[in-house]
Amino acid sequence: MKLDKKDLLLYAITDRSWLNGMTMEEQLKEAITGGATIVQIREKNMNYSDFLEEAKSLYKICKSSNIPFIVNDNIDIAREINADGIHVGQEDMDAKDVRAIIGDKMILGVSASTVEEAIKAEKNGADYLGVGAVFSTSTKKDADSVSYEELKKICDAVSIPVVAIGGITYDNMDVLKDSGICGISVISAIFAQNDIRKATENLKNKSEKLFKYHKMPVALTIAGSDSSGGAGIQADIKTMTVHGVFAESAITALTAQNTTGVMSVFESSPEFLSEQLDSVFSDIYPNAVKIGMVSSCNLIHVISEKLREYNAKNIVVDPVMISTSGSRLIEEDAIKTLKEELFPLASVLTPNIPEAEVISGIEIKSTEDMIKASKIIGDNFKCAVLCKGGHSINDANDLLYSNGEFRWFYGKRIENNNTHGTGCTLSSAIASNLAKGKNLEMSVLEAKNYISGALSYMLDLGKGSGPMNHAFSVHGEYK
Ligand SMILES: Nc1ncnc2c1ncn2[C@@H]1O[C@H](COP(=O)(O)OP(=O)(O)OP(=O)(O)O)[C@@H](O)[C@H]1O
Ligand SMILES: Cc1ncc(CO)c(N)n1
Ligand SMILES: [Mg+2]
Repeated sequence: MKLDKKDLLLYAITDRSWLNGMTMEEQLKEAITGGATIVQIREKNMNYSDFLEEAKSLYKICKSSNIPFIVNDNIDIAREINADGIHVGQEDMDAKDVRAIIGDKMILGVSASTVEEAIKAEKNGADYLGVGAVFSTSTKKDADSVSYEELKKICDAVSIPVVAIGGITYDNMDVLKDSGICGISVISAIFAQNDIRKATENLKNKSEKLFKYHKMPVALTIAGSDSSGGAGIQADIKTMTVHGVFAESAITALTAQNTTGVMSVFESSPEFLSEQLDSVFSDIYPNAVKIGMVSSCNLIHVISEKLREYNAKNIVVDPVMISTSGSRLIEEDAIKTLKEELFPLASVLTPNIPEAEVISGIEIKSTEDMIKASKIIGDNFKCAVLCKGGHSINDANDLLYSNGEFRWFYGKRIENNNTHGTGCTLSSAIASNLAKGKNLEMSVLEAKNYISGALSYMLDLGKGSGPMNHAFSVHGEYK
């Protein structure tokens, strides 16, 4: 079962200590009728066979209402009844091991109370996080407390949905509104109430009002439009979108282009580019910026001025010079301005081999030359450099030079001539990952995996070097 963000709006966790004359089944039915959106069975002191019986019976109730049913801690029970998911805490099994046992289909929830734990859980395959205790709680006295600021940081740092937990009541939940959570998880606010149905209804109504808005990381692309959709702005927007990042754009030029070449270029005026950048930065501030085709000096002036004015972060500069099809995309004198004004602002520069030759001034014929050129460029402009090996003969290995260190990112060369827009796509994938808060190495590693996946799809469109399938991971059913 795939978890939807909306499923986490009101997460009910069972607790026998509040049974109060009713059976667990009766209580659960009331909570579901009241509007609980997901249910977890949590039994701390029950023998296996009783736990199993109860799990079976509660699962049946959830199933008939189409509500995801999660088992706390006990992976054997979860597997035996084929529950929708399992939830583990930091003291329980490692999330990675749990994921290995349950496979891809079962939902995995992980408890976290710090940014580090949250990031690790996401990396280990968690589908959602339970973060708390956000208030002091009577149910779990040893729980670590999580401040509002930490909760917010966690929500910003991960792309999986987060549900808050710990001491949440109808009266105190309002303060969690803008933290970025998708919903709340409660025990006593439902099961310790006299009228469980009414209490759940009230929580649900308030949750719907408080948590219906969602934030997401934002990336801006400053680049040229490719009418054929495989490179430039279009590739950037597709890439950012499938990375779960909201894409904004400032267009430097329109190109009449297809897989066989660039027929003509219509450049944006510096004034108009400036207005686009003001519009973007003054409203939806991007967490990362990717810069692609910028053909003339005046446009470069505008970009560097605006990036400094708005203190832009995580700037990926793809020094686009010549398209895959061989057309020149930058004026000769603009290369000098690019070096002087944009490169020093970059967090990372992503030249291909011919571009690295122009920028470094040395010929690149071997991996040693790639190392030399990257060092010259990085030391000169005080930024990280990813020298892409797409143009080398035998492999597709990219070299990252950052903070004085080298790291190779190995890629098997895929026998696919349809490589239109690989550079644009890679730099946008890096920017997307940076926007999500990942570090540079991780951002490059994941971007490299993404581009290999997009190329491996073997999309074949157009008469020349065609585009890739940017959405290969989303539209698996068309494979
Ligand atoms: N045939 C291939 N198989 C595997 N990976 C490839 C292949 N071609 C390119 N890549 C990878 O794609 C990424 C983009 O590199 P490339 O050198 O093609 O950039 P580029 O020349 O700037 O692209 P563009 O033509 O869009 O400007 C790099 O990670 C590179 O290793
Ligand atoms: C608009 C645009 N930007 C970048 C490239 C580089 O591939 C391209 N072909 N077109
Ligand atoms: Mg390129």
